[in-house]
Amino acid sequence: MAGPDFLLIGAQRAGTSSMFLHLMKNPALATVSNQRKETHYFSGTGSRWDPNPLCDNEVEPYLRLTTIARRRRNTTNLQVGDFSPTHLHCLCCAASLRMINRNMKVVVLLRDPVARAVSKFFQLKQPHSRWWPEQQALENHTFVSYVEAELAVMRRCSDTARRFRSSASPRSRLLAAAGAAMPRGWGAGWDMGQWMEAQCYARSSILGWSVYAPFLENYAAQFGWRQMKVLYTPDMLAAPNVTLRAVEDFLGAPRVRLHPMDKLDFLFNTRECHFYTCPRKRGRLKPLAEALGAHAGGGASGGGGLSAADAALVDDMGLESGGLGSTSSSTSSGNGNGASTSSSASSSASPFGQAVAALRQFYAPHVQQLFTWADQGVIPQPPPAWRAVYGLPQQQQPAG
Ligand SMILES: Nc1ncnc2c1ncn2[C@@H]1O[C@H](COP(=O)(O)OS(=O)(=O)O)[C@@H](OP(=O)(O)O)[C@H]1O
Repeated sequence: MAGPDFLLIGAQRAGTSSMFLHLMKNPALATVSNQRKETHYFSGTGSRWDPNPLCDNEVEPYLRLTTIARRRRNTTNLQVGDFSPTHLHCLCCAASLRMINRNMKVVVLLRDPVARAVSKFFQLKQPHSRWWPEQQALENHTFVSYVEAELAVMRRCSDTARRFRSSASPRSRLLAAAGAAMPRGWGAGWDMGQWMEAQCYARSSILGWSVYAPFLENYAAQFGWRQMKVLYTPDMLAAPNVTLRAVEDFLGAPRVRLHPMDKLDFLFNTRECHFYTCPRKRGRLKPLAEALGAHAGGGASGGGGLSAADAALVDDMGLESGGLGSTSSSTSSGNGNGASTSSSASSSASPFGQAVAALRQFYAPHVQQLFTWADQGVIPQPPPAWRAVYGLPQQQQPAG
């Protein structure tokens, strides 16, 4: 009754369904939720209207899920995971999950923040998301108008939160200086202003959930960086087998022997079909901007359609020339399956281009935080292209 051994906590719309299905090929790994990917047990679905309680759900039934998973396979030699991508953004979940099992290992998959936001927006525009009340709030919005409205709300919210920061206190200065060595989180060193700022992002599943840094630090504060494995979506796209091995090794699970024909190159839960039952190969996907269509809200032409330059702004799958897909320097093995390695900080003056530029500016300090942690050695280097795309300084080359 110790609860799961590991978690894949998100980010939502970062490719977690594909990662889940890759991992489920390994007989030494199982899910807590009887073949299904997600429990949303302590987080709820993340919808603002979700009636599920946050973190005060009964604990025992959750523990029982792991026991049942082991019994079903009739073995104790099994690592059981919860694959709810809503856990990353749930502020009280890290502390709750640590109380359940302090040795839990935590896997995180991070995608280009703007591409993730577009993917989530598009998912919520689909007819099958009708039951999600968030869809109603989007009814009269294109991506452009939504960004304009929601970014203003989030900026106001985080500006207010910052007024509650106690960064001037000697204790806070000490903690800030400790940096990566002493990550802080909810109930674990955050002051009220940091809590409030994180709430601003936690309540916004489209734009806010692409602000990864505070959520990541919140988990590191509870579990420590060593118990966490951060991975990047472009790496999984370029070399899914390398990502799978990295997770198996991190979990200490034996490596699964894949069928030689199994290249792990089907993508699940894509823009074409938001289910697990209709996998797609990357080359068969419509570019994200094309899928968005009229929901984008104004390309260079001012109409619904986007120009090629607009489309490339949010393409992280190498489907558009000049798109932003690029693998990270730390784990990319270049398996030659053709993922784009171009990097582009392209821009466009269209309404869509301006919305993307505003988002990039908003996310930039949080993306910078990922590079800072990477430079401190606590997480792997994010994809180098993110530096150019988010206007961050290029990494200094060692002299000589
Ligand atoms: N292997 C691989 N590499 C890179 N990207 C991938 C991969 N598999 C899926 N995808 C894309 O990830 C999006 C779905 O993410 P999730 O499965 O995490 O979504 S969900 O949180 O479960 O709803 C969805 O993004 P969009 O198509 O842009 O919407 C998928 O196409």
